[in-house]
Amino acid sequence: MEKLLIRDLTKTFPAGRSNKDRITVLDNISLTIRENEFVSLVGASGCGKSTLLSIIAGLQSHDNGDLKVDGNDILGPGADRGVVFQSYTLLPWLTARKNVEFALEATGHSKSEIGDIAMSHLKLVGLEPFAERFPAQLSGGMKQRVAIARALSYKPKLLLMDEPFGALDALTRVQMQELLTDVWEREKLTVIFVTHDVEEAVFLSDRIFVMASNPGRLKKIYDVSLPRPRTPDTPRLPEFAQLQAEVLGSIRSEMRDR
Ligand SMILES: Nc1ncnc2c1ncn2[C@@H]1O[C@H](COP(=O)(O)OP(=O)(O)OP(=O)(O)O)[C@@H](O)[C@H]1O
Repeated sequence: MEKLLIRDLTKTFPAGRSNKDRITVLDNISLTIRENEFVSLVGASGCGKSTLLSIIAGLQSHDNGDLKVDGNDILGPGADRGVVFQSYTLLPWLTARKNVEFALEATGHSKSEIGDIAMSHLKLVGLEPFAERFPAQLSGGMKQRVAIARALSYKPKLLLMDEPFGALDALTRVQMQELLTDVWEREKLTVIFVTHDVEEAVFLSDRIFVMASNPGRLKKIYDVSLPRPRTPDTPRLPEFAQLQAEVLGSIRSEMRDR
């Protein structure tokens, strides 16, 4: 079943002072993402990955085209979509638990239900023992786990992630990738994941969408047929290196053509 449908999406931004001069940053994008699929968006810097993600999140408007989640038009942000950014976006004056609870306040649950939901999601990301710590007392990986717990706590079925592990060291990053695939499988999520790291995209994804720039558009879609569950041995498979090289080649050829 399809989770997200995008048809002929176009987005422009003002190019100068006048609102008449506009630059097209996303040009005629059409794509379908299936339920429970893990899709990565890759492409050269400035090709429009973040803009596309934030339009799907309902945080930015678009000029033309249709976007539907579960058959419903995207008209703004909604609880059907969870968002995790590279910067941790936690409220520094609230503990990990309170950060998750705060996001649940508008959901209509009782106070004790909110407490239970927050703790169960902190547990899901392995942070139960750190629930009463403030963001400043947590490592980067822990902060990002709180952000993931918060995004998952209102049970979105579509998780939108913009370079979520970009600020983490290599080892923490690998641990977070494993945590994410685990949560994705358990919670039957659909994930759209923006990354600059092609190895990360190959490790995590069912499909990789390569975007081209000026204007931003879909260039090529790669199927990742590597076996699941992915393990620390997966990157050693010859197909892994081959696909990684192909995707990198596709991004680089576009950069050369610019
Ligand atoms: N608010 C804005 N006003 C004008 N132009 C913008 C605005 N936001 C983004 N752009 C332009 O839109 C294009 C796409 O930006 P976007 O951040 O989506 O790219 P990206 O692929 O996510 O880049 P990166 O990989 O560097 O994060 C860029 O040329 C950028 O300069």
